[in-house]
Formats: sequence, C-alpha cells, structure tokens
Amino acid sequence: MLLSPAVLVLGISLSAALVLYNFVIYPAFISPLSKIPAPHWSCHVAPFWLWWAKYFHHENRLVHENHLAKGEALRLSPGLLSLNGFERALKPVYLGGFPKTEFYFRGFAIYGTDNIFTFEDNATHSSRKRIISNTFSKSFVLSSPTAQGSLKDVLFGRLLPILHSAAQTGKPVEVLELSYSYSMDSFVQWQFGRRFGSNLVENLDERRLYLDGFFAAAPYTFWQYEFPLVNRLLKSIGMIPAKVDTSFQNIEDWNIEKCDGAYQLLKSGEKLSEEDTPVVFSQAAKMMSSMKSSDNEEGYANRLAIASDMFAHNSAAHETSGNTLAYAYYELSRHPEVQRKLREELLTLDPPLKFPQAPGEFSLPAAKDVDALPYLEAVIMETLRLYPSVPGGQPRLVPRQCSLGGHDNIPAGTVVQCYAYALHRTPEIFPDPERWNPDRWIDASKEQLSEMRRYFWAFGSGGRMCIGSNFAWFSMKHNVGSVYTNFTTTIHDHGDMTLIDAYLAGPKGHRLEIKFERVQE
Ligand code: HEM
Repeated sequence: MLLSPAVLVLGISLSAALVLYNFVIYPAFISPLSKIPAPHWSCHVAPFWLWWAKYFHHENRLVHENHLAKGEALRLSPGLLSLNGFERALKPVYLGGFPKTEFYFRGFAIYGTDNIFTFEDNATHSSRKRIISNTFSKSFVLSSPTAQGSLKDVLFGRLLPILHSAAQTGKPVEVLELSYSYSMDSFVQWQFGRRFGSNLVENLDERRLYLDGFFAAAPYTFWQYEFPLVNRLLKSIGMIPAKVDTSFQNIEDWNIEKCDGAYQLLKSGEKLSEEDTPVVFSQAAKMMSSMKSSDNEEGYANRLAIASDMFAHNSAAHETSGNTLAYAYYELSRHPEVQRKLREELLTLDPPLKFPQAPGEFSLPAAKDVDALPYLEAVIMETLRLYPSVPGGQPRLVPRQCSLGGHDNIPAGTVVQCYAYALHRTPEIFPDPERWNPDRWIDASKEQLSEMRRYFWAFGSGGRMCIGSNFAWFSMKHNVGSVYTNFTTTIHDHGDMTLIDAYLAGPKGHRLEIKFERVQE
C-alpha cells in the first residue's frame, strides 16, 4: 500500500522532531545535566569538544582550568561529567564503588581477555582481586624475602653498578628508560621469581623488545580508546603500521613464556628458594588453575586469564613507577638543597643503603625502616602529586540516580570521572600547586595534611585502587634512597619534561640525561 504524501510528510516531520528533541532539546535544556557548566556550549549536545581535547592532548589541562573557573562539576559531553573534590566526588564515586566502563576493556584487555584492571562488574572483579590481594599488602611486601632478593639482584646487582661506573667516567646516564627497566625488573622478579625474572636494565635487546612493543601503540590510543572500529579499519588499510600489532604480540609472548615457565616449575614440585619463588604468579596459579602434573605444557586451566592478569601487573608496574622515578631524579637534580636534606635523613638508616658493599658481605636496612623515613616519602609524594603517572580521567558508571558535585538527579548510566591532574592542583588544598615542594608534606598542620591526603589520588581510591601501590612504594623508596645515599645528581640534558596530557603519562620528550657524582665521604 502506498502512503499518501501527507502521511509521508507527517512521518518525516515527526521523526525529525523526535531526533531534535532527543539529541538537542532534551540534553541541552531539559536533562538534569543541562544545569551543569560545560567547557564549551557544544558539550551539552555532542562529544566533539572532548574528542578534540583528547586528540590534541589538551584534555587534562583544560578540564583543570575549567574546574578552577566553573566549579566542581563539568559536563564534558552529553553523558560524561568531570568532578573535582572529595566529599561530593571522590567519596561517593570511588569509595562508593561505582563500576568501571568499557574504556578499560578497550584499552587494557590482553590476549583478548579481561583482567583485574578491565572488569566492569564489581563482583567478578573482587573475586579475582581477593585471589592475590594478600601478596600485595604492605606487611607482606615489606617482609617478603623474595622482594629483598629482588633489591639485592636488581638494585644493588644491576642498577647501582651502572650509576657507579657512570660516576667514575663522568658520562651522563639516560634515566627514563633505565627507570622503566629497573621498575620492570624489580617487580617481575617478585612476580615470577628469579629464574623467570626480566633483565631490561642490562639486556638491551630485551629492553628494546619490551619498551618498543609497549610504546608502539601510544600515538594511536585515541582511536583505540574512543573508536575501536575505526582503529581496526585504520590498521586494515595500513594507516596504523602493522608493527604496532606485531611488536605488541612480542611482549604478549614474552609475558606468557614467563607464565608457562613458572607454571611448569611450580608443578614440578621442586623445593624453591625464597628468591626463586614466583610470589604473585604462584598465588594466581594455585587459585585459578589445577596445578596437576598431568597438565600439559601450555594447556593449564585459565592460562590466558592468568596471563592477562600478570601482564596487567607488570605493564602497570614499569611505566608508572619508571615515570615517577625519572621525575624524582629531575626535581632532585634541580634542588641540591633537597638532596642534602634527604641524604641527611638517609644516613640515619642502620645500616645505610651504601654501595658498593664490602666483598662477601651484604646487608640492607629493614624495609620497614626505609618505609618510615618521612622526608623520603615526602619527596616521592610530591613527585606523584605534580607528575601523577595516571593524570587522566578514571571513568565510572553512575549505577542509580544520585547527587554529585553539588548537582541533584544525576541519572543512572551517566559516566563520571575525576582527574588526578586536577585534584592535585586544587589551590585551596595545595597552595602554589605548580611548585615542586616536598616540604609541604612535612610542614603542614595535622588538619591540612589530612585534607592533602584525601586529595592525593596518584593511586586512585576505593575497591579499584592500585593493587601494586605498596610494591611501588617499596621499590621506589629503595631506589631513590640508595641513589641519594651514594650520589649527587645534576641534569646533563633532557627533552621536553612536560607531563604528556593523556590518561597515562610521562615526560613528553621521553629523555632525561643525568650526571651522577659519588658523594664525598
Ligand atoms: C607509581 C606507581 C603506580 C601508580 C602511580 C599507579 C597508579 C594506579 C592507578 C591510578 C590505578 C587506578 C586506575 C583506574 O582505575 O583508572 C591503578 C590500578 C592498578 N594498578 Fe597501579 N600504579 C602504580 C604501580 C603499580 C604496580 C607496581 C602494580 C603492580 C601490580 C600496579 C598494578 C595495578 C593494577 C593491577 C591496577 C588495577 C586494580 C584494580 O582494578 O583492582 N600498579 N594504578
């Protein structure tokens, strides 16, 4: 049956009116979100501003500037809010356990499989996290002989000798990639045990394989996070080079070889020394797999799920801690007076973190003593405040209608996010926020300090907070502690040290050359 022209015109007009209402009138004027200020008027009806800010790497900075000008809630796109504050932002959203969004699967699923970082559903996530969380507790890390073994091998056996000989020859050292390498090796040795540890610090082929594989995709993350289908299309027509996938495949293989090796070792029943114990992997394998001697080489239960978790851990460990260490060297090198003060504190350790040690003797101070040094902690806290390695928005889904950022009736399904970049630069909490000033953590009153700690968000908060934060503190404190016990540092040369404007970030110029000089006894 043919429709009359009048009915056709009416149908088209009604559809147009419906589209206009749903995509313009409702979001711009009627939705409860329409009252929330936006960085640009178009944010109320379309995500173009946000795509532009992400693509050109202005998002974190502009979100921060807009919070300063317009208050604690911003509408970045029709269904996405940025929040900045504790009581009406961090507390309800992150401590309240709002679930994650698909952003995490798009960006961080490995072997095509979810992992602890990517699960959206809280119940699945917490049952996975429970399996390994005890190995990541502070008391476990500080008393772990395997972690001590990793310090002995990686810090004292590899990193400090490199710095020591550079100090003797007067040659500068590029410390950014060296810090990624140290952070990876120190964590992987704890994760998989010494036999399956990595050696990115000394083995430049392994370093290139891992870091090239890891960073090859960095220029294309916009497509990967925002438009996965376009990302696939760009790959299929060669606009994203094939080496992005092949070099990533290399590091997936690198990780799974460690998993398979450690699995076979555990299954063999061999009595392992503390140094050889794959602390994190064994916990995951025992709980998620059968560990039967009949399991074949690569055929154990949950192989890819375990490997995906292990990859999530070691990839999270090396980049974040590596960037933090490099920024700590950078700022300390610009502040000799802070180096002096830090060294004074470090020399109170008994024994101090001296390198080299007398032949045949090796002794470290108790890890809890290193952990308790207030100025060392302040130096690293302040570095993480000014240069958070996860500065970008951490998106969560509003599960039910609620009030946030001073606005009521935020509908279920809205995506909300806080930015460490903006929280850490809130001037009422951190006066003179662009200044690197470790003393702010020492001189603050008790009340100020508790506010500063509520806004300090380098490791996130709530149920999805960083599981590796205690290991990161352990590894970074021993690194900075032993370097500044033995050396003074100055800057030789560097690329642009501005923090990249992205979800995960290090220095834009990706290069920091430092000169090390032995401390005069
Ligand atoms: C300076 C060092 C580190 C920083 C600044 C850091 C920061 C963070 C942040 C901000 C999150 C939350 C991200 C989000 O929800 O969007 C996170 C989660 C996570 N981090 Fe770290 N991280 C560091 C070191 C490590 C280390 C050493 C590990 C090793 C295991 C690790 C493993 C993880 C994992 C597995 C998660 C996901 C936790 C979950 O969803 O339950 N991180 N990290």
